[in-house]
Amino acid sequence: MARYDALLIVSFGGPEKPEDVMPFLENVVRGRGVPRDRLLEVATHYQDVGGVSPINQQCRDLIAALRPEVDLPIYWGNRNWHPFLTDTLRKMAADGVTRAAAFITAANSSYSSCRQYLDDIARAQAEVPGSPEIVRLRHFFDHPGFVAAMTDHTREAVARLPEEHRDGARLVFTAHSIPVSMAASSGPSGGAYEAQLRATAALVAGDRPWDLVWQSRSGPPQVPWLEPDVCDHLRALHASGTRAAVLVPIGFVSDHMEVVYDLDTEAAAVAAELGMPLTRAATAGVHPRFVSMVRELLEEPEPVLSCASATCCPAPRGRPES
Ligand SMILES: CC1=C(CCC(=O)O)c2cc3nc(cc4[nH]c(cc5[nH]c(cc1n2)c(C)c5CCC(=O)O)c(CCC(=O)O)c4C)C(CCC(=O)O)=C3C
Ligand SMILES: [Fe+2]
Repeated sequence: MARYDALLIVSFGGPEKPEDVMPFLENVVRGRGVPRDRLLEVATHYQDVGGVSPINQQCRDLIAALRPEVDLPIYWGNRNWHPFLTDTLRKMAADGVTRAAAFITAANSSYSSCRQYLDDIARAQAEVPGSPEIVRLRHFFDHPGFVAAMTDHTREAVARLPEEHRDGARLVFTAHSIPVSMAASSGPSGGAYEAQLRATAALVAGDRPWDLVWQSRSGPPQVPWLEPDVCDHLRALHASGTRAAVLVPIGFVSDHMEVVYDLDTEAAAVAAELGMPLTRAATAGVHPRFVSMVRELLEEPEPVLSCASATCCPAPRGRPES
């Protein structure tokens, strides 16, 4: 097992009261020229749920579940909202932590889901004197713990369908859409984002028929992003005779805004309009096998990272480094 003084949970971050929402969104898109009316539109989704994203509480729940499993001090730093990575690294330095393992709450290789985390960790280390060395634990998209958690949650979601629809229901795996160029340049030899998601889906689906589709696309409409969108896909399934579906959000590890809004509100409304029974599998969250997976990653010898190389998952062309 590698030597670590601490475990650092690194996550996206989210607002926790209405007045946090716009400053949070400005942090997320900093410097990328996202039109203000786009931010105001996304802000309404947060305001509709009282300005509180579930994501921070889900990090607290994961940390609480990890405490009995991990015999290291556990710290938590976010990229886009409190507790920010810089504040957490300051506390770690003050506590004398010299080497910490980082568990990033994103499973896959891409600029948005990997490189931006590593860049933000490096930026925080540069800003905080005496920062600890941070070793990122490996990607867990095919780890038996993640697969077991999502397999259980998928089975539970199938069981929530009306009995006559369970056998014929299609498994529809979803992940965050990203620009086609970002997907093409993901991982050490390109295409890793989609390939990893397909690997997870195949492991979870077993011998049931399944599709991988995309959600939550944003950005300028003229920029091609991964398709089809989950809502379009539900319409296509219905038109081709599929009578029921189960959504399995393998691109996230907690039921945050992009899950509860894009799937439980938008996709659910399309299914209702089609008269198509639809259930959604829970994300890994604090499933015991997902929690013990973090401990197992810590116990592995030094992580063999494909993404340690500075060239992996580069920012898409023409986009300022965040
Ligand atoms: C791959 C990926 C993940 C999964 C990996 C991971 O978990 O990191 C993810 C997660 C998340 N994305 C989140 C929120 C947002 N993502 C945005 C924008 C974007 N996401 C992108 C990609 C991803 N995003 C991209 C390519 C953009 C376009 C702008 C840009 O090029 O950077 C915007 C800006 C508004 C908009 O344009 O939609 C918001 C508010 C939240 C928090 C949810 C909550 O608050 O509960 C989470 C967990
Ligand atoms: Fe996002």
